[in-house]
Amino acid sequence: MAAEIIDGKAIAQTVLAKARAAASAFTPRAGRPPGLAVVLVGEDPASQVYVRNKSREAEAAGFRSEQHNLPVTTTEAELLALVARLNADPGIDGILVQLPLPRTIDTDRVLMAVDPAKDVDGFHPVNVGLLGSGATARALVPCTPAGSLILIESVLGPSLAGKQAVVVGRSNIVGKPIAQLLLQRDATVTIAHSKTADLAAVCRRADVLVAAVGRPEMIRGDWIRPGAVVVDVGINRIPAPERGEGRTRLVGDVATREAAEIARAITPVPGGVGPMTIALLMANTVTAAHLREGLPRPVFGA
Ligand SMILES: NC(=O)C1=CN([C@@H]2O[C@H](COP(=O)(O)OP(=O)(O)OC[C@H]3O[C@@H](n4cnc5c(N)ncnc54)[C@H](OP(=O)(O)O)[C@@H]3O)[C@@H](O)[C@H]2O)C=CC1
Ligand SMILES: Nc1nc(=O)c2c([nH]1)NC[C@@H]1CN(c3ccc(C(=O)N[C@@H](CCC(=O)O)C(=O)O)cc3)C=[N+]21
Ligand SMILES: [Mg+2]
Repeated sequence: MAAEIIDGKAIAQTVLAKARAAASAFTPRAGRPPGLAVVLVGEDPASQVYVRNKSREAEAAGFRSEQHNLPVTTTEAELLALVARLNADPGIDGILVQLPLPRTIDTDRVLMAVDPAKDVDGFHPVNVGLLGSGATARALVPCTPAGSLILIESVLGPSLAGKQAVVVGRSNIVGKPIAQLLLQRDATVTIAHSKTADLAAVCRRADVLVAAVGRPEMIRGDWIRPGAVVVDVGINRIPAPERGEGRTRLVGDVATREAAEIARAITPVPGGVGPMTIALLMANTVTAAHLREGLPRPVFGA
């Protein structure tokens, strides 16, 4: 039995449609559109593509959209000054500082400087704490985890009661917040990482398997429990000589073709979690706009 391929691109479009509708209702009520500022330091080509896509979606959703491209020589003080200016701008609801930052800048200090009410990445300790304590009505939840949960929900529905979930990866931006969201949906959650013993056996217990590692196709077909729902967060660019000299292609952290022989459903790369991340950024910006204006929080899930 071949697995269902979860269409992240299509599901992202439904989230974007809701974000656009919420934005166009918000604008006359608030007398201004939702505003998103994206900050990029340096010239990493992949980051430039992502940031451009984010700005393009923000414009399509009718937001006020600002992109700040700073040179790689930007000092921490200069970046903090920009964040302070965006914090103080009443027309800006969302501030996203694209990661990774140059090594000369203290990432934690910058993320902590963002007003938690404008923290559409959900990386500020206030939002991390709200998520961890289950206060999700008030929290801004990280985009990739929130998008991954919607993809899981599209197959299994909202409740994960009785299910074993395994998250491979424990980063603050992906693995840990996904684990929190799965726990909130009543899954029994295991977080695995580079020091986990017998990772294959741990993965084989998973009814829901989330891979957020950054290692191309590390998770093989025989690591998958029959009938599992597999979410592949990994984005890895690898050489593709079959496409011609110097060409590359994107693969996830899961050997998709093998896993699709065993799983019930699996997200592809590209076209899975990636588009959801961008859609949830728009949703979080509209949410931040509503919360800042004292309006009820809109709903973007399934
Ligand atoms: N689709 C999207 O929208 C997004 C995709 N990504 C992608 O997701 C992937 C993960 O990103 P991110 O969380 O930021 O990455 P990090 O590098 O921050 O974290 C990777 C995690 O994987 C663990 N790990 C590394 N090697 C192994 C191994 N051999 N066995 C088990 N665990 C291992 C690490 O363990 P330890 O903690 O012990 O070092 C760490 O916890 C990347 O491919 C990234 O490009 C990221 C963000 C958004
Ligand atoms: N502050 C911050 N917030 C982030 O959310 C953030 C970040 N920094 N730094 C980098 C990672 C990575 N990330 C992706 C977003 C979209 C796709 C995406 O749209 N991927 C497409 C393919 C794009 C392509 O072809 O390259 C897809 O999977 O179909 C991928 C990865 C957000 N991140
Ligand atoms: Mg994110």
